[in-house]
Amino acid sequence: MKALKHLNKYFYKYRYRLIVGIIITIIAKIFALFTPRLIGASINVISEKFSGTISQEDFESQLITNIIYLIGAAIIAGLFTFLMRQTIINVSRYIEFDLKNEVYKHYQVLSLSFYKSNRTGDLMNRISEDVGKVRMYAGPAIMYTINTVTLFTVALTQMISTAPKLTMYTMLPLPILSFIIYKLSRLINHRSKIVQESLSGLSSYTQEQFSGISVIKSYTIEPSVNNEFEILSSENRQKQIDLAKVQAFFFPLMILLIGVSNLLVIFIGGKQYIDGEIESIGTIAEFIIYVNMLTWPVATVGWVTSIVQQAEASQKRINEFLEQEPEIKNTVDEATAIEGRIEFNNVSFTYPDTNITALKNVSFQLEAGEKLAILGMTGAGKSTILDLIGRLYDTQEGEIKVDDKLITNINLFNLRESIGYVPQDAFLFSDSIKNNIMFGKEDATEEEVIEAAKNARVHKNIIGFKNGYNTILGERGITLSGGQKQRVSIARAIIKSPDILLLDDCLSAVDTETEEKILKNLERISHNKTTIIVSHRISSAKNADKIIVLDEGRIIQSGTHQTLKKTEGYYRDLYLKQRSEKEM
Ligand SMILES: Nc1ncnc2c1ncn2[C@@H]1O[C@H](COP(=O)(O)OP(=O)(O)OP(=O)(O)O)[C@@H](O)[C@H]1O
Repeated sequence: MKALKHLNKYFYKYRYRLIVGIIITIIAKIFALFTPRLIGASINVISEKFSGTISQEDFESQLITNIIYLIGAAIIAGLFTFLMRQTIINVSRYIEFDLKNEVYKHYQVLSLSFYKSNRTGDLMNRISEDVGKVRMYAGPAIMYTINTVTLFTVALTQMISTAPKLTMYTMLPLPILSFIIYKLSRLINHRSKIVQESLSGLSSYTQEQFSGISVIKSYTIEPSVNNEFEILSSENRQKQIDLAKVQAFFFPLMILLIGVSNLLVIFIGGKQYIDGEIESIGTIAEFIIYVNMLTWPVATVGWVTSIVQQAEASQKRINEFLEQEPEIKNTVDEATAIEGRIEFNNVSFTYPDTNITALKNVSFQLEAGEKLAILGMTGAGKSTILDLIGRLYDTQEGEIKVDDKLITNINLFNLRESIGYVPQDAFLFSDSIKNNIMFGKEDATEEEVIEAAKNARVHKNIIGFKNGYNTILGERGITLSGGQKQRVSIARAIIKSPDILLLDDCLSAVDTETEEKILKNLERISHNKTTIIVSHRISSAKNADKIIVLDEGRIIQSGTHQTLKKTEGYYRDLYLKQRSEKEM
């Protein structure tokens, strides 16, 4: 129960609703327990009528009174049972909502390395399945516990006061029932988990196949994909059958044990009535109803125990993530104004999860408003430099300064706000094109969106779509070409009007003519903004104030286009190669 202590703050938050819920549950159960008493009394009236001890008039009036009370008690019990679910179960839904938000909010502050070291499926499971299991503790488990305690206290008091010996015999099978249900619930939960895992394996498989459907079709591997699906699906079928087998035991077992208890009541109660140990025949009817009423609550003891155990395990998994501290933290509360001077001094960086050293002793300076181009082979460390400027990771060696301040001494939010970043893989959300661009500036006007799209040379493409800027992208919308995606992504960064613009090979899918036009526009809009452009093309680098060439994490060349094109090395080779390609 240690992990579940985390929920206490939520129980406190909803304490009034909970208290009302508990009171309502108690009232509902007390009224439900009028039924056996009244039925017992009614049978006694009938028996007295047969033995001739009461008159026809008394018989009728007593029977009618009992029936009216019975209906009244049933209505009140029903109403309060409805209210009981409306309060306690609702509280569990509120707690589920709060916990989900807490986990999601925490995910947002965790650093990129957290996402690298944990699978997306795991993140999703903890926020959906695990939170769902915890909810079962916060709602149904509490409700059924109060239910059982109230029913037992009231019913046992009534039963003992009526027939103590009969009470003892009728209660005998109930702990056995509770224990068996507990064992069965654990087995059901265990098998449900196996089914769940197999289902998520099946859906991950199908999801991936659907995403890669064009590859599957072009390689004509549909038969083997179908085969694989059939194997996974038949494994799942077997697991479902195994689960259904244990589930099938649940109700017959309950019916069997209720039957045994009823038999005991009739047998022992009957014997006691004949021996004169109990006064009336109505007591037997009363006890039969008690037994039936108590069986389910007794069964829930076992069920609730397994719910609590599962919730404890789930909350433990949730806490594991909640206790993770973000590696990148903002340590500066006051706002920092950013101008855009960037300096790297002997920066080395190794990715913690892969131990790959991406940068080795990298040094360069960039004045505010200057343009830097970074070139180099793939995997040379170009993107890593941009990630470090946005503090997606912190350096282990050397220093990075922005405006002559160590990057760690700058307000993290101001730093990121001042950056317009266009990633290598343009990521667009399943939303309208307009909203995807406005992601860079939430309060942007329509004119600003159009202006940004024009500067990114994508406006004409957008107005060519039937719904223009309201065209929905993604799974339920249209798919943009690689170059269109890159340009929407550039528009998103431009609209932000950032002090520092980081462009990570974001023109690779654009033809050279459009590239030139975009670069011209960028030059105009970002003339006073620090710009770093990562590229494999000389055309993107040639107008930069500074150019550096990286190889395996080291700077192997630096200078301007004019100096580097005359110097033996990577830049000149690339220049000559791309020039001759253009001439061809
Ligand atoms: N998130 C990461 N976790 C672990 N290793 C990484 C990560 N990102 C990059 N690397 C590794 O760091 C090295 C540098 O990668 P980086 O993406 O900076 O290269 P790049 O020069 O931008 O390459 P490209 O031109 O192909 O984009 C590579 O060896 C890469 O495998």
